[in-house]
Amino acid sequence: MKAVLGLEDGEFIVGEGFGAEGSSSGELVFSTQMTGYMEALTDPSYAGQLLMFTFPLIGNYGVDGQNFQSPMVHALGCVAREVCTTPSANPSIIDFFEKNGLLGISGVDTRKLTIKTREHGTMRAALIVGSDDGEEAVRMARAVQNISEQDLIAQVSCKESYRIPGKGKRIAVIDLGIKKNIAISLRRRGADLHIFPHNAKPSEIESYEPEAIFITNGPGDPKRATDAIAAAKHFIGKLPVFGICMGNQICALALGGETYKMKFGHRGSNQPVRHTDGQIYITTQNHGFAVDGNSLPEGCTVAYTNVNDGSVEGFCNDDLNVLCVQFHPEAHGGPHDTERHIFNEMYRRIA
Ligand SMILES: NC(=O)CC[C@H](N)C(=O)O
Repeated sequence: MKAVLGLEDGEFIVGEGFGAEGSSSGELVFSTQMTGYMEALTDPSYAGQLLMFTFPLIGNYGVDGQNFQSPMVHALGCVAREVCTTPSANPSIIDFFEKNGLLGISGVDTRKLTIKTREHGTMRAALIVGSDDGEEAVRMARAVQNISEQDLIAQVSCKESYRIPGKGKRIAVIDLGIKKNIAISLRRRGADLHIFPHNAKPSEIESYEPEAIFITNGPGDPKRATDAIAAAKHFIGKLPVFGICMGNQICALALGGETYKMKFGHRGSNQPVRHTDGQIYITTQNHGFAVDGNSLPEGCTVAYTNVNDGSVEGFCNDDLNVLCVQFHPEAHGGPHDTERHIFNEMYRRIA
């Protein structure tokens, strides 16, 4: 089956399609992870994005639902150098994509396209599976809204609140597109979780009598998460407030700080961060926006920085009891190096 990937700059790449016939358009991003392709594809933070893997062979160990970070694939499509036709376990990613109406393209020179993305910055792109009409793909890429103009959070946040009961601390989770392993890491500490939709009112959250607030990862521009920013503003100073990825960005915005769109972001499971104590951790990441460290108000400490580009990877405010990280301590996929101490510290901070 034919497929074509068109870019907003006019280039198009013809490859081989897998999955279903159809088309989608959004931002083309690359991830440097070598494994964990299903964890990434099912991460709701990839909504609105076509996910390109730099690792040249995707699908080696098939598709196992246990790895999913949400019930379905959220990335708009998968862009690969080669997809494995003889995986060590079934179903293959090809069969899974076909059965579930998902879009994929292989045979793409992902190395070249990644270098281009790094040089030009993230581009809008369109994938058409079942056609090699490059001009049409370019037209579609140019027609799609910039990610900062898209409302993606409402698409992936829960519609109704729900409980994951536990005997420990009561944590209200503001769901902007939660990854399953965030809930698992909190539950591992015994937490009693009440998951709220992205637009839950503070009064609704308060009726659960939470002992802490946790703001999750999520897709798109954090500035669009206006209800979550308002909720964070409401709770910071009253209760401990924690965040991961978009949660980190929301807390910064709630405190009066700024976020900005990065040139091409950090995605992968080999991203080095440095803690203020000098320790380096290898982390899983997936973000295209970042917190401007200089914009953070007094009382905030940038606790983690990215070793590659010096960007903010986490901050805390001990007076207000805020602790956030931009990377993913829950991993999945990726290294577990930070799981224990980050989630333990969050849990310890709850009175
Ligand atoms: N994983 C996330 O929460 C990502 C946050 C935001 N969508 C970004 O790209 O920066």
